[in-house]
Amino acid sequence: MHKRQSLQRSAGPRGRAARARGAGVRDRARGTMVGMQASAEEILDGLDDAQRRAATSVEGPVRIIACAGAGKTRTITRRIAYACATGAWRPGATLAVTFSVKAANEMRERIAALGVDGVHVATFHSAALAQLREVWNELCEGPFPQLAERRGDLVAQACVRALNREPERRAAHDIEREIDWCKVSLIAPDDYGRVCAATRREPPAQLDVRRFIDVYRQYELEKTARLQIDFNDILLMCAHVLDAFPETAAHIRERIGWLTVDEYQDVSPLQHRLLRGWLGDNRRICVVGDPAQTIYSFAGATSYYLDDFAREFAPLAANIELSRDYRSTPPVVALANRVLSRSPERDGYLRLRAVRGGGPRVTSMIYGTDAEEARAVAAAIRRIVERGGRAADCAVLTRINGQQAVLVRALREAGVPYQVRRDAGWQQSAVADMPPADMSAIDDAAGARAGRATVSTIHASKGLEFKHVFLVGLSDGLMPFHASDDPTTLEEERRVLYVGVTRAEDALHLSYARRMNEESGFVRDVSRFLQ
Ligand SMILES: Nc1ncnc2c1ncn2[C@@H]1O[C@H](COP(=O)(O)OP(=O)(O)OP(=O)(O)O)[C@@H](O)[C@H]1O
Repeated sequence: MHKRQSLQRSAGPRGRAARARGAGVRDRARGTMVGMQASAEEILDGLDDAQRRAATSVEGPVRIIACAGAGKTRTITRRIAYACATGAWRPGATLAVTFSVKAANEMRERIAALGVDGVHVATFHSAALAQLREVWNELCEGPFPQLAERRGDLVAQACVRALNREPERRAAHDIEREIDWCKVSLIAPDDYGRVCAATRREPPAQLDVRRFIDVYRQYELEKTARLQIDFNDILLMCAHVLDAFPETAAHIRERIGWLTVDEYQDVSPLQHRLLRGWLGDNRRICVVGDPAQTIYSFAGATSYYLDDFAREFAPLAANIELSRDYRSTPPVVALANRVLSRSPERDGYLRLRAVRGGGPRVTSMIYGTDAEEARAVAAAIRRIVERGGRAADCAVLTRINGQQAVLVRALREAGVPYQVRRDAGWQQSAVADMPPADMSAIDDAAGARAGRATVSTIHASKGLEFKHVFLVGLSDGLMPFHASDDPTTLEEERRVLYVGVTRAEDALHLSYARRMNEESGFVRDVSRFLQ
């Protein structure tokens, strides 16, 4: 009992789940069944044929590839509830893994709304952390290490030791990111040189390979000396326990009889290794993902495992595609398909089919300066509100955090209440008891209640939907960012645009400004993805 509680606790208090409700957040299981076990048939109510097939394929291994707006969350929550309600699965041995605490809370709430209790829903990190804490005393003498909260200090100290100097702020940040990339990619310091040589990877902060390796090593030593672990160590340590301690591994695996992994297109080699450790010989796994929404490759995520799943886990019990887009109007769907249709990798992406009809055409505007663009967007949202719409149904999406200041100013001047969602980083929102890297990433539900428009990076808007979406800054250099010619980077940028476009339910407004401000001599051109 105690063990189960610790897993549940780690995934965040229920109050957060309750707060996560609200417009702008994905739909939740609707109906009147809260707290009451729904019948198996009721659970499948409102699913289309393909979704139903996915929900009733309760034996593993199952892969579900779903396009944006295809009801992934709806389908996997119903699948879990259906399997538990029919007695095929034991809720207490069911683990569902998501990428953020917010998504975990939402999924838990939706499963509970279908009347099924006791399913563990967690992020990779919170599940692994709870497992480690539980088995720690059996395996180790000392106290459980602390999660490093001031990673900048660790990096600075590592630089002092390895380079005899403190790094500049930007350099420290880049070094930290590279260390994270190495760890999620399972690249130890000794292997880094070979990887750079083979892939032409450049170390960060203008360090040569040797120097970066020294910093990486010193970072690990400094962390250990402080009895601390970082975010990635949680997964590394858990994977190690599963590999090296068979009895402990068997105990952990007892409660992972059925495993579901959401957003599988963004799994890292490290997460994949942990997943294999969780499974052992068990094949009762279901993964869900969309290769077109891989937007964290730069940080070590890869859609390789989603693509390779049919081979890795052959033979599959079911391999299902969900390509009906329930979210967006046909003009939005047409644009999303157009963005992907020009990709050299288009064959690997699903083509969306709009279920809804009608909808206004997608608008495109070019403004003189960023401030003009921001004022026009703020005025448009104000008009929506004056005509009876809700500010909470509006989102302004940017490529980078740095674009948001001018938008926020314009919204304030126009009297439009707003909230800002910044990039907290790919995995920074994955552990409930760890502070997000960026404390300005605010609770979206509070904003939704107050009827505030959302200003968000596209990355931070993943999984959300809004009636009116304003995609700003769509000039080459911002989208794609830096206008890199590297095909892999370009492809990721294309997917970022696709994720932005597909957040829109009803109306989508595209825009960019020709110049940053009146003084700027540089004239921008429209994004190559929209030409
Ligand atoms: N069978 C269905 N009938 C009606 N509406 C549906 C159906 N399936 C999904 N939807 C609606 O479509 C929208 C998208 O669903 P959901 O958020 O689960 O999609 P998703 O696949 O997780 O999206 P994304 O990957 O783009 O974030 C939601 O508003 C949901 O209620």
